[in-house]
Amino acid sequence: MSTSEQVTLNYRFSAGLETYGKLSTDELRNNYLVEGLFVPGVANLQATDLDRAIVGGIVPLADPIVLETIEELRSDFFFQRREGGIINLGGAGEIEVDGTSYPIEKGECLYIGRGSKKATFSSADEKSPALFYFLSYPAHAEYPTTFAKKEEAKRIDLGSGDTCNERSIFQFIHEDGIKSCQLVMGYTVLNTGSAWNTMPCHTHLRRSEIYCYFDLDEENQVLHLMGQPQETRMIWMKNHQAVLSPNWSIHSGAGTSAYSFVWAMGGENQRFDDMDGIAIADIK
Ligand SMILES: O=C[C@H](O)[C@@H](O)CC(=O)C(=O)O
Ligand SMILES: [Zn+2]
Repeated sequence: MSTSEQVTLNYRFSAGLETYGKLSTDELRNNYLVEGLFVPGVANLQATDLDRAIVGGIVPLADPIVLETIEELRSDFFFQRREGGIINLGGAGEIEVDGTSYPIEKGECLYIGRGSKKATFSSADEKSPALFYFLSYPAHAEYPTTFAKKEEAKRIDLGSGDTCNERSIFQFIHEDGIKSCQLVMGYTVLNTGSAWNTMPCHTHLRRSEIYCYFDLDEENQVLHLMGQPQETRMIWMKNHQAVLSPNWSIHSGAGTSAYSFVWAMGGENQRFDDMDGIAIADIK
């Protein structure tokens, strides 16, 4: 764990294929669930061994938060060898990258390219602060820092009411959208009356993935499924919690009400449809 005044970084290492199925509920949660992501006044970063992702919550109050680099990264500045994606899940805010300001409201996205020297995060109103959900992966090339509104995302409507999985996917950082090295990022909104995300489910050996559920009230939870398709485990998840999905794991869930979730991936390719689908009848 490393701390500057405003930025904390915690390293976490997830159990692998041989172990996950033998873990207790608490052990499973400690390995894959990210709780307490959004901490008022700080950039709370969690580094994982899954494709070297850094997942974080950045919640500026009265003072802006500068995303300084962290000792463990051994870099001169945070984005020296990394790229990042941000989706705001809270009140209106602003991100300044090397002198350019990007106002960013709930549901909007900013990509920050490798080589960006200074990123500063602020909230318009500290009483309803921005909740910047942040994902970063190593990057080998520079792509321009780019902002996108929800209307600019590629929308894919999936599922049906009959199978309780009617939902809309909004793709922001992807092959046909905002360009990046390996980060692919967007969010999915469940229609009222539907519960299941990513069902039929899939794995993708070429990428690991992280989900962060949002727009879920205090009384409800999402029953998130992980594991190999024939050896699944469950994690009950609350609003604003994230969950790590290794490349061998499914990632799917059913909510006790409608909800949304940010999905983000890193790995060796970016083709969204490059998934190994699993027939519902084969899941155990
Ligand atoms: O690899 C792709 C990801 O798992 C998600 O984009 C799937 C998803 O949002 C959904 O089906 O609802
Ligand atoms: Zn996936």
